[in-house]
Amino acid sequence: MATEERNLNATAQLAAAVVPAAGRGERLGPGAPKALRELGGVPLLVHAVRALARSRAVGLVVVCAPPDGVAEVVGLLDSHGLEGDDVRVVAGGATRQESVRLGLAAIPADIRVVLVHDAARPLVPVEVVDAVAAAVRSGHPAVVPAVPLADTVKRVEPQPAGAPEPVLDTPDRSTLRAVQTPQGFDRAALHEVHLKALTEETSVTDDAGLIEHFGGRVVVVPGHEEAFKVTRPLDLVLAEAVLARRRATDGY
Ligand SMILES: Nc1ccn([C@@H]2O[C@H](COP(=O)(O)OP(=O)(O)OP(=O)(O)O)[C@@H](O)[C@H]2O)c(=O)n1
Ligand SMILES: C[C@](O)(CO)[C@H](O)COP(=O)(O)O
Repeated sequence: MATEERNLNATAQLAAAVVPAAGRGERLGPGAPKALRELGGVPLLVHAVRALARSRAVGLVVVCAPPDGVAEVVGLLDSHGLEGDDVRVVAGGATRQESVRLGLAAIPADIRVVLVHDAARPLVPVEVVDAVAAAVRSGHPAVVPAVPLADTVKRVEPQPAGAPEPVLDTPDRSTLRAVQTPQGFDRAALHEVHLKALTEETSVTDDAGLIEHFGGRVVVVPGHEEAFKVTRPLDLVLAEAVLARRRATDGY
């Protein structure tokens, strides 16, 4: 696992990354906003930005902070050596989609490739970041990393709390993937669909979903099991174990 640190370098030849980090983390339980919760003594957000900075394909990182926490996030990143023109902080919005749209607005016009990476995915291996960026550079306007599923999936008809849910169908698991981030885009394509979504009041759970909603094509590249999203308390336990293994084996 490459753990080499490098400085970011905001040039048009490199991709910019938007890091939505403005969520409350309600599923994680009471406490600070999720991106500011610590993993191995370091905020999730810092792990995520460092993961992006390890990629030679990424030059600029724009962090979408909790609207009332921009100054705190600036100070936090600065205290972890992530300061300067190549790491910018803007106020996020009420939804992940709005946060991404606000982050996009902070990217210089000459940058053509944009990655969008959840602060809640702190341990994404650099190989995944590189693969997503390379796939966009090769001509795919929208790219997602994803992993196969280990459970059978069933589509159900939601019922009131406590009532059993009728199963509607069971998709062939081999045709399903769990989608991760960073997701990669041609900047103009992503900008267009976010503007359309704002106008039409369309909201979906990931940026690639916006591309699909408006008729665009998305391709999948291999993700990684360590790029999982820290959503619930058990995810933080798993992340601590992954980090401990990396620190023991890679000097992470
Ligand atoms: N208004 C929001 C909501 C979410 N996010 C970010 O989007 C990513 C994925 O969202 P999720 O895992 O759902 O985070 P939360 O919204 O914080 O979690 P919860 O739904 O449990 O509150 C996270 O990095 C989160 O900080 C964001 O930037 N702005
Ligand atoms: C963007 C994402 O991480 C792709 O799997 C996921 O959709 C985020 O969902 P959340 O409910 O906003 O965490």
